[in-house]
Amino acid sequence: RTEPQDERTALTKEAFQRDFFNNLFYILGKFPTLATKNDYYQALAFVVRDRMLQRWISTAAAYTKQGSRTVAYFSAEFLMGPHLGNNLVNLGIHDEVRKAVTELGLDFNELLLEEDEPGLGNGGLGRLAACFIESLATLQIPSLGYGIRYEFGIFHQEIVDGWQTERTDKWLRFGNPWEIPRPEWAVHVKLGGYTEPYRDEFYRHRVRWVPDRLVAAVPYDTPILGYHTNTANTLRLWKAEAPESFDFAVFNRGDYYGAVMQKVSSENLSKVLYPNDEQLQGKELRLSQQYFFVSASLQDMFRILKIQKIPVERFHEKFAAQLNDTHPAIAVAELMRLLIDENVVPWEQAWDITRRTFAYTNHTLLPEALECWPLPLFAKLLPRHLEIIFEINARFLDEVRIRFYGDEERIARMSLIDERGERYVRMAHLACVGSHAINGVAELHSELLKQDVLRDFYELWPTRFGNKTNGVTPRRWMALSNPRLTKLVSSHIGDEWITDLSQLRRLEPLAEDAGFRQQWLDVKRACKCDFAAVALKKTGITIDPDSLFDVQVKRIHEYKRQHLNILHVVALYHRLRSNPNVDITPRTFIFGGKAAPGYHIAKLIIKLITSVGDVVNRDPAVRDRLKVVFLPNFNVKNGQRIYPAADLSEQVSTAGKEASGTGNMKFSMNGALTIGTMDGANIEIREEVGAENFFLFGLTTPEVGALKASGYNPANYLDGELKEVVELIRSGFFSRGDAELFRPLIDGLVHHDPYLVFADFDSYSKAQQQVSAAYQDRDHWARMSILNSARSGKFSSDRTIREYCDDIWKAPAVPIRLLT
Ligand SMILES: CCc1ccc([C@H](C)CC(=O)N[C@@H]2O[C@H](CO)[C@@H](O)[C@H](O)[C@H]2O)cc1
Repeated sequence: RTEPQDERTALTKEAFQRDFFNNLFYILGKFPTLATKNDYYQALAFVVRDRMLQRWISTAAAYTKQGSRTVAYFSAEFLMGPHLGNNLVNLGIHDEVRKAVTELGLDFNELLLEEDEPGLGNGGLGRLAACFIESLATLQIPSLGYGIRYEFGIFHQEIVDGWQTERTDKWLRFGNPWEIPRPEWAVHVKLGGYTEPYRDEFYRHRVRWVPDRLVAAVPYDTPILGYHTNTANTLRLWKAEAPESFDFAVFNRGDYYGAVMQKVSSENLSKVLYPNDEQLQGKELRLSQQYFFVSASLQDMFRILKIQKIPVERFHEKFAAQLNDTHPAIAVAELMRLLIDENVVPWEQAWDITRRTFAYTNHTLLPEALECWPLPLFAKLLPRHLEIIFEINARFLDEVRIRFYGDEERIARMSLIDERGERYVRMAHLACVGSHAINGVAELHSELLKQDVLRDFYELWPTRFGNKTNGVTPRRWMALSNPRLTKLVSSHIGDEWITDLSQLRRLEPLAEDAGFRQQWLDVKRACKCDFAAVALKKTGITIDPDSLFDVQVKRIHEYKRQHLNILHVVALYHRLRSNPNVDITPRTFIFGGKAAPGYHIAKLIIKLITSVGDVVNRDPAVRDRLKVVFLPNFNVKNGQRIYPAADLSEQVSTAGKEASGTGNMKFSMNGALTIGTMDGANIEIREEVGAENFFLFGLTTPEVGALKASGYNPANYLDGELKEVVELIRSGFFSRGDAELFRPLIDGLVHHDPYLVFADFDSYSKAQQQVSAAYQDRDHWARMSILNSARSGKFSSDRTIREYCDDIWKAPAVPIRLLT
């Protein structure tokens, strides 16, 4: 722990208990008899928050004083998860506070579970942003996370009769102790309207944007604590409000609704997170949301420049801005507008500043996820930006024309404007043209970007392209989620591994130690027991902690192939039914993940999983050797419970489709073995842990390409066990005889199967047999499990962030001395 604190923030048990009751009394106005569990949680949260504020203020003061170069991470999603536990670990007071609270007769774990997690993201991209800003703080890199403070985050998933149903996420209903509103730094954001050229008092050509509405953007700041450092960076999320929340004049005219209409329509901008993962929904509100937080954030950065008396011409020296996919790509045009229209910087200089400021990370190759906005919508919402984009495009295409003389097709392919149909703005192209660095999130993905989706840009600017393989924070995903494993590891190699994950390598020799292997297995079994209790509570299904926990948790998507997994489960079940005495390794198949509300096939896959579970879990012939569990509402909190409890991590996407994956890293770190394809970061995990400690199957990316090119017919694979499995499902066996229910899914596979489920089924099934055989030898399994964890050092987000800093952001660490 760092420097001593003052009385109010002392780190003693007594101080925690004193402040706990003071907060209950002075902040929540409650005394124990009347206090609810949530009151106790809030009271504890404020105890912890107070101990963070000194760091937060000291950090802000140091950055302001030193004018430190700052990383601005632009993301439409931050999937932060619950704050309390993480802040206790990073402050280094987790166990003391647990003691303090337990002594008061309260259940510490229950208080932690009381927190409504901020689910301001869909999946991988949003969670990566959360891991990144935690690593930036731990590495003491000055940074700001910029995003949207959605009033309603990702929906809560309830499974009703086996179907996903969505419930509104009212995460703010009890307030949020971890944020501080900063109305004093609110800015206005323009939308709609028209532009007009004019000459200013110096007779210079200028353009005026006359919007048809203004929205107020109010920042809410959340401290992001580093691990065992004095650094607390800021996550600044914008809330939309009406400039005038109540128009009295309109009210006086007796038009009450008119008086509040502006309020309602403005607040819509930060009302709700779009729950689509990798599916574009070209809604006007979505583009408005993107522009809203981007404009507010860039205006905020100009405000910071002003405070630090840094001229706007040096914007790029102060800030390194990362575009988390194309969702904030409008920032390229917005920075140009602010430089040219608001600060009268000449175009060329403004463009140079813009390109030196931005870098772009691509997270998906799926064509349906690449954002293209219809021109009419763009013209209506952002008329000035469209003008600027046209100018950027004209100058860019000039460069391309010269470089690739006479190649008009290339011009059409590379243009920021897709001239087909109603014409579209290609946001990925805007991001590439406006950035000095472009990266994918795993080696294969970055290669495929260069070979395929962004090939033309790579040929034009090869040096701009790079790779930054994803990582995850070991603080939340090991130290907080798996305290038993953390204790065991630290008792053998010390605890530096928590900030230097490569030190886990020192566990390798212990894999040969039978005693350590047994301790390792005991830890895993204890985590499995914990999870079994959670599964029973949430699904009513009893699972056996000695069975193999085979886990697939991630968003439901056909390319992630949850349906391949459940087809294999049906094959195992069929094998058992055909020969009840067959020797089978008892397995518990655990699924979890949300489907985008409009993604019907994904919802049908969930229904198939729950339907198969209903039959298998009740079939006496199975004798509990197979269990299928669908864990509802997979989120960060549930992730923290499932990753430590897994024996097998399912990473079975079609090769070339999963950009990286990050769940795969969390599983491996916690000693789960991976069954997976040569896709995304699976390839690098297998490289690190050793092919002998990884269950590989399936076609590689080139083989997928070749099979598709040769005219893939899934029906050719419909024989043997797969045929029986498909027939069983088709017959309505898992749907109370209703042969229609799963027809769309089965017909889609038999006639199209775009993700090659049938082509990979046999190889997958064989790999699963290897898994069952390997699990029989628990001692050898323990060795492989230890080696998976020992060799997962590369997949720390600290390593990833160091690479971004060295190669792209060039932002040095700034150690913080606490202000007393
Ligand atoms: C327009 C709708 C939309 C929404 C979100 C997205 C994200 C890019 C989807 C996403 O989360 N991608 C995941 O990003 C992770 C972090 O890099 C990767 O590990 C996953 O492989 C990738 O699917 C695309 C399109």
